[in-house]
Amino acid sequence: LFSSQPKHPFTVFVEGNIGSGKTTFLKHFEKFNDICLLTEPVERWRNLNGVNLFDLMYKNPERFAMPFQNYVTLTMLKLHIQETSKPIKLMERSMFSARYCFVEKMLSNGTLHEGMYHVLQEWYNFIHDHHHVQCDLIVYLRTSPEVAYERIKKRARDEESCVPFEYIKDLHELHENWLIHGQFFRPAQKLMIVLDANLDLENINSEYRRSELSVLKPIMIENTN
Ligand SMILES: Cc1cc2cn([C@H]3C[C@H](O)[C@@H](CO)O3)c(=O)nc2[nH]1
Repeated sequence: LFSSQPKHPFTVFVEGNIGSGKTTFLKHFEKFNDICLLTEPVERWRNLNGVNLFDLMYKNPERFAMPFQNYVTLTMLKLHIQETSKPIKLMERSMFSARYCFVEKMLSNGTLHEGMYHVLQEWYNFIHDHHHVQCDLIVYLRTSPEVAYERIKKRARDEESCVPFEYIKDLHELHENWLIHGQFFRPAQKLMIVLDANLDLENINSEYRRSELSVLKPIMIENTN
């Protein structure tokens, strides 16, 4: 009856468009050993028993957007429920960006049939009703679509080679609707910090340090008392 509730760590999601600099941002936090750092499981999406669902999703979206987003949801849920003894869990993206950005985009551009979309929504609702997904802070790496697109071109991931600028622009709008305009849920301001991720590496350190104040808050309080 009195099962000891697993202590949820202070959980932070780093959200942002493709090319917004999430991986670089997360690298900045590798030096803190009080943080359980969980990057996006792209390598799992690239190799599911030898199948690259990530590549197939971009190459043949009508057929593979659904299995890809289905698998993304499973892999993200596993990270959400992954326990840690560390006081802070820092995740790259979340089930929320899957639901409110990528899946919405794929429905609107017709690569997800409405039947597929509703199956995914049923999963999201079931997970929401049956499993507590801890979210204490969202760090939104806010970019312009142009800057994000330039970075994608420079990074040149094979699977993203055919992604058009329009796609990045639409994903930007979806992130803005979700996080800035509160279309799906209104993250109370205390719950989110917005960084100017257009800044290049030479100038972004002040933004990183500003985010440290919020990300590391739980351990800073402990150390001060
Ligand atoms: C949660 C979530 C992450 C995520 C990433 N992606 C794509 C965007 C990028 O091209 C790549 C890595 O973020 O995967 C997607 O299509 N759907 C997603 N859903």
